[in-house]
Amino acid sequence: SGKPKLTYFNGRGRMESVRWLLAAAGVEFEEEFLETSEQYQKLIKDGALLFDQVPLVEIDGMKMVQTRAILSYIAAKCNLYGKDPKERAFIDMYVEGTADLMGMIITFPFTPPQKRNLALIIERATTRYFPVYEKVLKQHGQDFLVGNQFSWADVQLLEAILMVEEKEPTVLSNFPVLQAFKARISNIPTIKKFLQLGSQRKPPPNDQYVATVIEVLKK
Ligand SMILES: N[C@@H](CCC(=O)N[C@@H](CS(=O)(=O)O)C(=O)NCC(=O)O)C(=O)O
Repeated sequence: SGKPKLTYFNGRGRMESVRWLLAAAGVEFEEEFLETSEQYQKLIKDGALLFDQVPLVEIDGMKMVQTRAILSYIAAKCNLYGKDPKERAFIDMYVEGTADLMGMIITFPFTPPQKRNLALIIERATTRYFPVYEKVLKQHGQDFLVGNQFSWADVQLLEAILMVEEKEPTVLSNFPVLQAFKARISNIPTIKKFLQLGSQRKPPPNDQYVATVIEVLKK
């Protein structure tokens, strides 16, 4: 079909940022959901998983693994990676920041309940990460984080904002510039469509999702 094919669990995990970026770029994609360990073992046997891991994205004749590599390839291909190495460097810095913040949330449901520290996630979001993006947008005085064009960094910042708001709805109360950024980027037609019900955006993880991941990956 020519469309990229995403193979992962039927949930967010590491693949959700790939769904966001493809959707923002207006690229339609197909999905195969891993529900059984047999599916996963077959992928390994067929040599589809370089490191025996998913996400797997089949795109342009490649079987890509490693989330960052996948995202970088899509960003470059869809002109969402700035206009030169310096802009790309800033996009990488901002993307790694939002990835670190989202990583805390992605691992949360897999952390034993007594070890979960939601307060730390909110503290990091409001004292380490969001102040940076608020300042960058304010100083840059543009609609977007890098250059004056929409990029991967903007997509992932919106994804991160929405994920943190799911945990703490008031998290942007001291970040007026980020509030305006959220409204503006959410209204970009391709993103607006992805945010509507019925899109391929996945819901927050639940117990069933965690159980499925553990079941599929069991050796
Ligand atoms: N660095 C890799 C890590 C991928 C990874 O750890 N994937 C897990 C699944 S999940 O954590 O994304 O849910 C996996 O396949 N684990 C199986 C294994 O590592 O044997 C990436 O970013 O893609």
